[in-house]
Amino acid sequence: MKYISTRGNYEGVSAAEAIRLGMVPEGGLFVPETVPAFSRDEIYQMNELKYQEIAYQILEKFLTDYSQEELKEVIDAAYNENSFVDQDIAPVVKLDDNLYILELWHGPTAAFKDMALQILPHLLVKAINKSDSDKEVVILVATSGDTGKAALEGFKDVDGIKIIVFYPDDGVSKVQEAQMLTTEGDNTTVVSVKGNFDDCQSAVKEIFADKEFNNLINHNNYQFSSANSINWGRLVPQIIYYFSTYAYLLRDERISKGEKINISVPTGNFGNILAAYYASQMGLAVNKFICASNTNKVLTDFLNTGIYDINRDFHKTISPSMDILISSNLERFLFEMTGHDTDKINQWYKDLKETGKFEVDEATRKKIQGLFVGEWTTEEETKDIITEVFKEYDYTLDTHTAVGVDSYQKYVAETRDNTITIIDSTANPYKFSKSVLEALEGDVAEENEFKILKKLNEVTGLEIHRGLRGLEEKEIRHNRNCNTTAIKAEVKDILGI
Ligand SMILES: N[C@@H](CCOP(=O)(O)O)C(=O)O
Repeated sequence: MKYISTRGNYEGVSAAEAIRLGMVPEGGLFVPETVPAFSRDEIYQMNELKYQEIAYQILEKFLTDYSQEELKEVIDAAYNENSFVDQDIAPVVKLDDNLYILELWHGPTAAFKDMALQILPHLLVKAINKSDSDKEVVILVATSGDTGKAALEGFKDVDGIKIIVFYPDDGVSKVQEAQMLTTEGDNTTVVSVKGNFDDCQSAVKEIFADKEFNNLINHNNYQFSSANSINWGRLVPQIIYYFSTYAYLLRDERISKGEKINISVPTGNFGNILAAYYASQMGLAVNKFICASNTNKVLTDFLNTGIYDINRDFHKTISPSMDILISSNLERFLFEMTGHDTDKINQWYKDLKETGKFEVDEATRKKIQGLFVGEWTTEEETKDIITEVFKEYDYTLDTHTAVGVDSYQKYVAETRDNTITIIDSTANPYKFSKSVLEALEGDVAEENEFKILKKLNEVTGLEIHRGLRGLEEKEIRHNRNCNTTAIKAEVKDILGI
């Protein structure tokens, strides 16, 4: 299996090489040349398999240059009882006959990012060993809160790798910030940036594409890679849980063989919903993908009009991990939707760079609209749905999952579609304690985030996630900050070059 560039500007590379490089050095993202598929029987038989066994079946189809032993080793190292509290790894909870919550936050950092970032470091180490490079890998991460901690946790103390995380100052929750700033590990650095997530992500992407800077760091025996979802190694493990969920629904006779499901995903960088789309290309029976946004609804508008336009205000919301206007994985999606038309992709991304917007052709728009719907949720609606679901089902949603549920409800109100739907629950509610508590109890005067966390526990009775317990006693180990224009200089300084 070869990986090619969405912009047609790079030779096909192996999976290991795509993972090691993180992003196409000339600009663009690595995508599989073809998407492998399962037979119907293979999919039905998954209902007898454990998460780890389903993981193997998916990874072996995409990561063809990893041996069977290597894949089994990385899967065992990632998906075990030390890393994931729930032995199902990604358990599914029934809210009502049509609605299921896919809990993706049982990993060490309480967000869905763990599902991929517990395995990516193992895949990357093997990729480095397969290459003839002896350079130390420097992982650059831009985060709006969740990827940062999950990547730090995954990569801390991994030999031959350094990790530098950039997050928007005042653009993540207090708990997310505390999680990142208390990270141990001699190879970890965390930097707060006076700007928003898009500033961080754009600066990191520019660094990847900066030939002169890459030559400089190569000369100093370093090479860059990425732990964001621009790295294919982040996306492929996210396909697994869509199959494990389908297997669960079949096993429990909630659906019949071949029955289609809907998938509602709260998303900002479009990675998690794109993984669901790839699962459908592999044979998973999906009716509709519901793309759920907060007030940064650039994706909703795109799905409704075919126009992607980032010339708009950037809102800081109570679902901060989705505060994103430049959605990285849309590029991969458009590549698939246009039948790999790299000319179109190049034109649209040139337009985006020059004017902040692009418009897809009618055929592409119609194709997208046949599969995807875009819905969005206001701040008030986010809080309302948290209250509603708590009252009706005694289930506590985090602010992002709340957007997923609200978007689903809007979609059902518009269409009366009663297809069984799974909502991706992307984070544990305690990561956003203040907002969740305010949704349930009204304004919270208490300033101390850790007292708020305990109060939320009293109100909901939900066990505090083990990755968040005792956070207030941990030492703050990182205190770097910089302006958006100084990110490159910061990287140089950290690496001492
Ligand atoms: N929501 C993300 C933003 C980065 O997304 P990624 O999937 O590309 O890593 C975050 O929490 O950092």
